[in-house]
Amino acid sequence: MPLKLPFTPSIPSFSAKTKKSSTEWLRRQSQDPFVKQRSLGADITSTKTSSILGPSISSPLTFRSRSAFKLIEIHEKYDEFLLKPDVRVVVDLGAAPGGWSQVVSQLKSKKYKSTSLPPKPLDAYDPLNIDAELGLFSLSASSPTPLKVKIIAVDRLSMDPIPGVYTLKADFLHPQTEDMIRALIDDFSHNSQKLTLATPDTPKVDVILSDIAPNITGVPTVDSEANFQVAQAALQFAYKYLRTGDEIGRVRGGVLLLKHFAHPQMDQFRREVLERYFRDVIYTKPRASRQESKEGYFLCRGFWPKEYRSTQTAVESFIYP
Ligand SMILES: C[S@@+](CC[C@H](N)C(=O)[O-])C[C@H]1O[C@@H](n2cnc3c(N)ncnc32)[C@H](O)[C@@H]1O
Repeated sequence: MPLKLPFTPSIPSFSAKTKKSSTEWLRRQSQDPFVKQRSLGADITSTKTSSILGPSISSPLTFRSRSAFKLIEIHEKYDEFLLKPDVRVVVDLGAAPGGWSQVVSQLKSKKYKSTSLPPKPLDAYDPLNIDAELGLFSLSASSPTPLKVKIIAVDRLSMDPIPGVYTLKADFLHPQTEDMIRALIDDFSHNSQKLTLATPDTPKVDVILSDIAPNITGVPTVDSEANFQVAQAALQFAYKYLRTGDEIGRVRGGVLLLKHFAHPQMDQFRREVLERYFRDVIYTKPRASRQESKEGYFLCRGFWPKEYRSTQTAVESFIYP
């Protein structure tokens, strides 16, 4: 059943460009502890985020983006949700340059012994041959690094390879992108694990991360609508592909981490849509997110659509720590 949103999505315009002071940007970057930290050289599992985020910021890490620290902070603050053993398929939307995918890849590769499938060659994952036909999409898999998780990273921009991550260069809002992502999920989702499934036809995802930020036009109403439209599209995607707990014989439903910006209907969106489909919805703004930015994140845990909930009373008793 398609998800009905109580909003009419508007079409964003991407024509105008923002005028930003590059001098101011450079000054801010040079003083930013997270920017300094991301290129100092080690890996995520050598330290706890608390030390990264503490005043001394002494632990070295290597990430492509400052954004990586936002995900690390949210992950650690909320029960290390990425490390749950039933997290096996992760879709990272708006993934470039790849910081979030790096975080997931590093977390999973260190904590789990390799028994899983390495990425397959590229041609095995292009059943629609869209890349060749349209020139709008491209797909790549990095050198095989055995992970017990499949990570699919989607962005309009190209990304350098990340070990164990499939990168799909495509506009998430393009109608054909969903099929491309679906083809990738299909191969490794819980369906192939022969678990009991309520909806065996749709391949399922355990965690959807959306850090998508549409291009800024500088016109506040246009930007706000574009952001809101992307948040709704990510939720629509989650509604279709995120698994419930019951679908894989577990208590916890899937997780959606959704970036959003201020919008007049955001509260309503949270109340009437997100809180309807998830066991709990938390607003969070990590310290690595600049104070002046209007961005925030909804961590939506325990995917459990309302119509499904009424028949699954056992799950009612489950409370996240
Ligand atoms: C804040 S960046 C993501 C940073 C990323 N999480 C990281 O850690 O490296 C936002 C990304 O959203 C992407 N984006 C914006 N609109 C998009 C769309 N319609 N489809 C795919 N990607 C989009 C941008 O290209 C940009 O790379």
